Order: sequence, then C-alpha cells, then structure tokens
Amino acid sequence: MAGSATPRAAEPAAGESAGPSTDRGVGSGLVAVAYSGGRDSTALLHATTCSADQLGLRVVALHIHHGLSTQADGWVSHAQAQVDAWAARGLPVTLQVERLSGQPAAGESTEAWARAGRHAALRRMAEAAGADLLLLAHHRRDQAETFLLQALRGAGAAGLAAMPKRQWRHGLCWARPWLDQPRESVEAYLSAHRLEFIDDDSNTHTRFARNHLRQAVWPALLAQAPGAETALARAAEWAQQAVALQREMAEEDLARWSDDDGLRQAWAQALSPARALNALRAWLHREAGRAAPSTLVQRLMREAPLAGVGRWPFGAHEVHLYRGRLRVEAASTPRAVGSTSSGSSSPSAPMRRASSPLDFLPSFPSVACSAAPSTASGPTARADLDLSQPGRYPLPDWGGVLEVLLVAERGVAASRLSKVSLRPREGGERFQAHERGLPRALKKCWQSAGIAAPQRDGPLLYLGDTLLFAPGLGLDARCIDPDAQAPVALRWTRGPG
Ligand SMILES: Nc1ncnc2c1ncn2[C@@H]1O[C@H](COP(=O)(O)OP(=O)(O)OP(=O)(O)O)[C@@H](O)[C@H]1O
Repeated sequence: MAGSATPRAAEPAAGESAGPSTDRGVGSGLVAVAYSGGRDSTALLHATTCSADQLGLRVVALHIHHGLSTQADGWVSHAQAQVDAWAARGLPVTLQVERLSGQPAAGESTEAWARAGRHAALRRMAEAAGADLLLLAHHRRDQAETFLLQALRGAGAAGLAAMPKRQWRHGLCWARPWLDQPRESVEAYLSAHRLEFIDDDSNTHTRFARNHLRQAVWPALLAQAPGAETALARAAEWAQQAVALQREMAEEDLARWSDDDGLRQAWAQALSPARALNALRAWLHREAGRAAPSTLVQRLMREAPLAGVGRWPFGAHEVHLYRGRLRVEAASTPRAVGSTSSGSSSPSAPMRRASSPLDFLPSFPSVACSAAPSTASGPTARADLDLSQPGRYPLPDWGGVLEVLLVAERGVAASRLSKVSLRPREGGERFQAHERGLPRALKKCWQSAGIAAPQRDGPLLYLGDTLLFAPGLGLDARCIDPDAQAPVALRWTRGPG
C-alpha cells in the first residue's frame, strides 16, 4: 500500500487466507467497510472499492452517527459526497448511515458507550445489507496503543491480546486487514490518491484516554524507543497466542469437569491452581455471557472448593454452589452476600430442596478415609485425632463428618495434623479470620460471617492449645502455612457420615 497507487491493502481482505470465513464474506458478493470518514477508513474504503471493482464485488460503506458532536451531520454529508463521487466514477460502492439514539448512562464512559453502540449498529447494518465480511481500518499503531492502554489498566492476557485480525461474531466476520501496517503507510496511500478525509475534533480532545495517549504519550515514547510500535504490536500477538492456548485448555478441562448441571466442585482440587483458575474464568464467561470480575474469580477460587453450599453475586446473576456443583443462575432477591461453608442448609440459601443434609455434600475425591477415634465419647469430651491424611472422617458422636481436603492455597501442612484435639466450645475462644487481621471473639466472628447457630454446631479443632478450626469459619489464619508443600483445609458437615 505504502505510497503506491495499487490498492494492495484491500487484497488481504478479499483474498487473504482467512479460511472459509473470508471466502464466505466475499462469496456473498458484498464487502462492508466501517467508514467514519476519517483518515484510516477513508483509505481502506477507497482501497477496498478499487479491489472490489477488479474482482466484480460490491462494497457497502457503513457510517455511524454517534449523535455526540455538533459536527456529526457534516461528517455524514462528507461521507455521502465522497461515496457518491466514487460511485459516479463507476466504482461499486454505496453508503448506509445509522444514527445512534440515547446517551451514556451516569458513570459510563462516553467512549465505551459510543464503541458499544457503534459495534451493535455495524452488526445490524451489515446483516441488513447481506454482508458477512466487515472491514475495520485499524492499523499497527492502533494495535500498539490498545496493548499499552490495556497494560496500564493491569489487563490479563485477554486484554493484552488487543484486537484480533479477524473474528467471527454472530455470523459476521470482523476483519482488520491493515493491522500489520504502520500508520505511515496509510498516510502515504491517502496522499498518493489525494484523498480527503475528516479530522475528527474529538481526536484533539484529551478527555479520552486513547486520544491523550496519542497526543502526549506516544510522541515521547517514540522519541525514546523508535521500535515501540512494532514491539508492542508483537507483544499483543504473543498474548493472542497465549489466549488461544488458554481457550484450548479451558475447553478440554470444562469438557471433563462441567456439564449441563454445572461445574463440578472437585475441579479445583483436580487441576493445578493456574489451570483451575483458567477453567473457572472460562466457565463463568460461558455461563453468564460476559467476563467475570477478577475479584469474583479469586473469591470463588478461595471459597468454592471448601464450601458446602453458597452464593456469590455476579451482576445480574449469582453463582450458586449446591450438591457439589457450581451453577450460574439469575440473581434472586433478597440477595445473600458471601458464601456459607457449612454443609447444612442455611436460611439464606433457598435453593432446591434437599431431602437430607447429605444432599448438600460436594463430591470431592477422597484420598483416604478413616473412622472416628474409638476414644471419642461424646461431643462434650476432648479427643485427639490423626488428620494427616486427606479424606472423610465420620464423627458420629459429634453428629457429622470432618473432611481433610487438599487445597491450592490457604492451607495447613497435612503433616502438622497428626495430633489434632477435638474440643467442645467452652466460651472465651478467639479466632482469627484473616492473615492480616487480629484474633477476635469466636462468637463475634461467627456473627459477622453470618454463621447461624446450627452451623456452629461441631467440634473446635486445636493444635496443642492453638485454635486450628471452627465449624462454619474454616481454618484459623494463624495456622495457615503459605509455604506448605501439600496444603490441606478442613470442612465440617453435620449429618450422618
Ligand atoms: N463513526 C463511525 N462509523 C463507522 N465506522 C467507524 C466509525 N468510527 C470508527 N469506525 C471504524 O472503526 C475504526 C477505528 O476507529 P477509531 O475511531 O478507533 O480509529 P481512527 O484511527 O480514528 O479511524 P478513522 O481514521 O478511520 O476515523 C475506523 O477506522 C473505522 O473503520
């Protein structure tokens, strides 16, 4: 494309080996181009139209009027005049315009609102026109900027992957044929063809992060590191490859650990922490149709593997844990905040009725199973127990089952549990919920965690004289060993073992 009169840039769009996707788009005989009237999309529309002419295809230019700028009507007129002029010269191009209605909600960024509205409108218009290939004029600088902006927001691999070259969404292939092209090539093409374009005043408005980056940060960066654009765009490609791998891995793991009934709770124990996290994130996305906030993902990783039942808010949805499976369901009211870790049904968890408390038991793989100590003589007596092997420990005298579960983090070394004392509550005990917190009265901890009296009903576990575990609350943070080789956690469930 650079400086040449040949509309080479459109060739990738029409003939690039994008597999059946691109072939199908061109096969419909119609190519759609998202045309703002600005520098880049003017060049792309021209190049595509010239290529289409040679290939016997038609082009529809799609222009979105965002209703944000007082100049937007003028941009529509410019776009129409440009397309009419090319059509008058016999080029196979027409224009479609759609005006967005509404405005950003309170607190919503104008840029994000405009992007979402524009994308929805482009999709509608391409579909109505009968095109299944839509070209966007992003180039390498745009890709580098997107990577940088995502990095500054602390994005993960998916965000750093920036924009894909092509992507099928709802039967439409969104393609960016110039994503590898430097901005200078687009400029050279414009001047070689003496093309006129609109200079959008919002591009000089530093209110938007991207524009600020373009005007203030980018020139300084290029002065220091001339190869920054290429390097950042390449980094985005690495991230795309990482994301593709993550997807493949998640598909494999979810095929094994999830089905129509939800995600099996044992997924977290069965997979490595990074893989379990990846599968969870993909599953939440699949179930809710949108990415889950990382706070929720982290929380589920921490709490869901150990909870008996639970609910975690997720926007208009809730993640429910019931009978060893996680499910994403529509949020119900009143909403319970947080999860419960007891195996008994709690008043705040009105899920499907369970015929017995055992129905709430998740199906963790038990590595070992040992019986209650023969010395146990009732819930009021003290007893020692060897809990150094993961597994289920039915304690009929206490009216429930203790489980030792392998966990990825926030556990205690199993080897420390060869002599654990079981004691009834005597009053005055202090429990520490968080590593950075302080020990507080056990009763207060139960109250603030919303643990109802029946769920507290079980043995307190001690290592020597140090409180190790309390029913409904889990491990005392003072016993958690961040460097434990095979960390385990404990869970108490009332009901017959
Ligand atoms: N109002 C619009 N109508 C149709 N397509 C648009 C519109 N705004 C942007 N696009 C499409 O999205 C691409 C990226 O837009 P963006 O505003 O991020 O970049 P840009 O560098 O300002 O692009 P341009 O120079 O083409 O306006 C554009 O090149 C164009 O293909």
